[in-house]
Amino acid sequence: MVSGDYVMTIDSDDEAPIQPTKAKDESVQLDMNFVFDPSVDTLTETWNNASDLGDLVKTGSRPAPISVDDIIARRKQNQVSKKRKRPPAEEEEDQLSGSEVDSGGDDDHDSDESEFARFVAEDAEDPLASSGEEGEDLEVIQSEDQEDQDGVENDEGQSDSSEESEEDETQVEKDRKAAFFADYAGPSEKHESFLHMNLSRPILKALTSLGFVSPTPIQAATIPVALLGKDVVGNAVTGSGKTAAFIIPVIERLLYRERGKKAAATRCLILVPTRELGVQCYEVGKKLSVHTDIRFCLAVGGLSLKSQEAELRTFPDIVIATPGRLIDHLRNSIAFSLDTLDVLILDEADRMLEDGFADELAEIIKSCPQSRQTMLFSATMTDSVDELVRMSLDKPVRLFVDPKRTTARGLMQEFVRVRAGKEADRSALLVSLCKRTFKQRTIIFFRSKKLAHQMRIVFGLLGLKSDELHGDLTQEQRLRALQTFRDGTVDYLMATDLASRGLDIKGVETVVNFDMPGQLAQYLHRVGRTARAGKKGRSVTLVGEADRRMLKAAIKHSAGEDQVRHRVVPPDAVARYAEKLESLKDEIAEIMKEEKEEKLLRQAEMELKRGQNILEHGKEIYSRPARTWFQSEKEKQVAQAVSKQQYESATSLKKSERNQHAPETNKPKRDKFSGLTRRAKRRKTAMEEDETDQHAIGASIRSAKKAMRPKKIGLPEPRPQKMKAKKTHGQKKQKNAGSFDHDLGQRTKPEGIRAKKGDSVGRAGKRPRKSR
Ligand SMILES: Nc1ncnc2c1ncn2[C@@H]1O[C@H](COP(=O)(O)OP(=O)(O)OP(=O)(O)O)[C@@H](O)[C@H]1O
Repeated sequence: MVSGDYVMTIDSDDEAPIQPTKAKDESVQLDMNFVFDPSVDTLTETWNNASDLGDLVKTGSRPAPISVDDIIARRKQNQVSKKRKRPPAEEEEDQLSGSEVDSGGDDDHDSDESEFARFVAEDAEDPLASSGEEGEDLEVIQSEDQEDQDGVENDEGQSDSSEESEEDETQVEKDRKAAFFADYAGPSEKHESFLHMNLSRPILKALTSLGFVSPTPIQAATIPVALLGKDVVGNAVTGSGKTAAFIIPVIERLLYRERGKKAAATRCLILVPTRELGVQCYEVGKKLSVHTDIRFCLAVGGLSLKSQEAELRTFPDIVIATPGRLIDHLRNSIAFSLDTLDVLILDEADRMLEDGFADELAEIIKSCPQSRQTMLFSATMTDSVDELVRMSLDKPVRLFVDPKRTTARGLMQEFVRVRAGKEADRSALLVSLCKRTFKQRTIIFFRSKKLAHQMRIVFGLLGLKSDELHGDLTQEQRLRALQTFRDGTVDYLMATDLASRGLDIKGVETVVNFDMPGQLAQYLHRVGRTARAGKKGRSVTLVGEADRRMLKAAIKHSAGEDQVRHRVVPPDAVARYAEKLESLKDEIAEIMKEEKEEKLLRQAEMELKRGQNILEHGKEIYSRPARTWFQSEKEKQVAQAVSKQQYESATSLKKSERNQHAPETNKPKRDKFSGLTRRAKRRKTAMEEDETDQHAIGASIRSAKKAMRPKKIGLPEPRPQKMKAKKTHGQKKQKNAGSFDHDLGQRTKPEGIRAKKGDSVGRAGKRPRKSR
């Protein structure tokens, strides 16, 4: 179903408001019985209480953050006091907007639908080629459409949101996958209410207070299988409730764990790619387990190491972590290990691989007991995830909900064409869109942190309330930005792909892509920040000549034929804003300069403080054991660059297309490890490490941890007469058995009243892994 043929053109003056979703809107088929209460925002409270996280936030290790708004306000104040005759930015802009509204709709430039259709349909392989064979190209697209429709019969759950369509998968590949995945037909009954899912009362109570009445399709599919202890690979569109899909069964199973001080152990690890996602997952978990005694620990980067270490020493039941921080704890927190783990969850696994965490993931998986249950979730699955699945899961059940659909049903995708030679107008286009049409609850994605920051300054000068979210900020700033956007203090969030995954912010009306991302998966995650949980939302993407192939792919993956629009911004409005931006250039440069100077000053102050500290407390500081690192900063960068390169070459467009308007270079720098295989690189890194004293430190930490290892619950009583006999497969299984096995046999004190306990909650059929 490509293409421009059904792409309706709308003028940017047309507000085309998105209708609020009716409770039983038939077009929204996320869940037939889905009752969504918009007044319940599961996370608002969290973010409103973000100060609760305050004591977890690292302080003092970085200079105090600088606020661009303060600089802008200060400058405005100075300008006023100098009595310069400049009208306030906001007023001036309002005048501009006013004149535009009058002139809106008179666009004669690109208003022709068929022109955009041709733009979409032109040769995707060489988007810049001026083809005179449009008719032919259109035909090719139509035949792809046909294939698409024919492909619906393939409901084996085979889905790949990478750019290569699933239809290209060979029969051999399908057979290979079929052999790898468990032959599981799915639950015999269809669950339309949580009440019929065999869940304990404390969970049902929590679900009710969250306003969750019916499970979403991915929840209905996952919960029964996860309760059986089976490994799961779950895939469903963004905003479809994957977090609760894996947290609910874990909580249910943990209700039957052994209690008591001696039995305290960390039994579940949830790995997430970003800190913000960790915070969010932590809050969802806490809310769902509010009526239980299950304890969570959030171990993500950017938050205080010390308080995390202290918490980990108490063996929380569930640890939610980012890979880097977890490895840090595994290496340096003496009491912490993964030896007692029963469930490992990998959320947004493809993003972790893309970010260069493959080595960390391998290390973490190696540290987990083989008998664990593993669940892997993502809205997009790539080949590298397949590799991870093979490495870490044991005959997993593939739960792919609605595999042919990759965007939410309530999402309206709009595209704004940036014509050849008009790339310089992108900023003016964005400002026009925001000034004229998208005035609130809008996330704007940029390829680079620098661009996001610059645009925040521009918006500040134009009187548009915005904040920014990217990796150049402190964790405190990142959390605050999310909070100000959530509570509506600001209307725009300037973000990089850091925010593209998993973030669940209620009421996001619009997602704007300042530039088209290089990979379809990235695009799908970005636009998935709106139209969540059955609601409606809109995405607006600026597409240049080089983005045509991605544009086609995005259209192809849309939820429905009438869900794509071509938006036209009147050129005179763009021209006026371009002029305005040009006049602000010097001021923007001055603000950035001021900001840089302030940063340097604060850094110098920090250094001074650090020096004083060392002078005063040097003896104590140097007597502390040195922390060891899994990878040095440099090695981390190499790994990230290599992963990114591999990810992009596996999933993406031609390099020339990708780099079209990427201001920063993504090019990995050549270094001593370039060209080596990952295994060779790891070996070399390890050898280098061995040359240092760290080896001895590592060994002593490991032996200390071993000595302190809590007795693994679930071990059967020793039976001496059988111990002498030769080890059988069955015995090995018992040795490797997890905590829950024991509990399942001895559910003497179940928590809450269970309607039907039966044998569905357990680890039936779970075998120890031979190799991963
Ligand atoms: N059964 C349910 N009933 C009503 N709302 C639900 C239900 N399950 C989840 N939600 C809501 O749906 C929203 C999206 O959930 P969640 O963030 O888990 O989606 P996701 O599939 O993980 O999205 P992404 O792929 O973007 O990470 C949340 O606001 C959550 O509160």
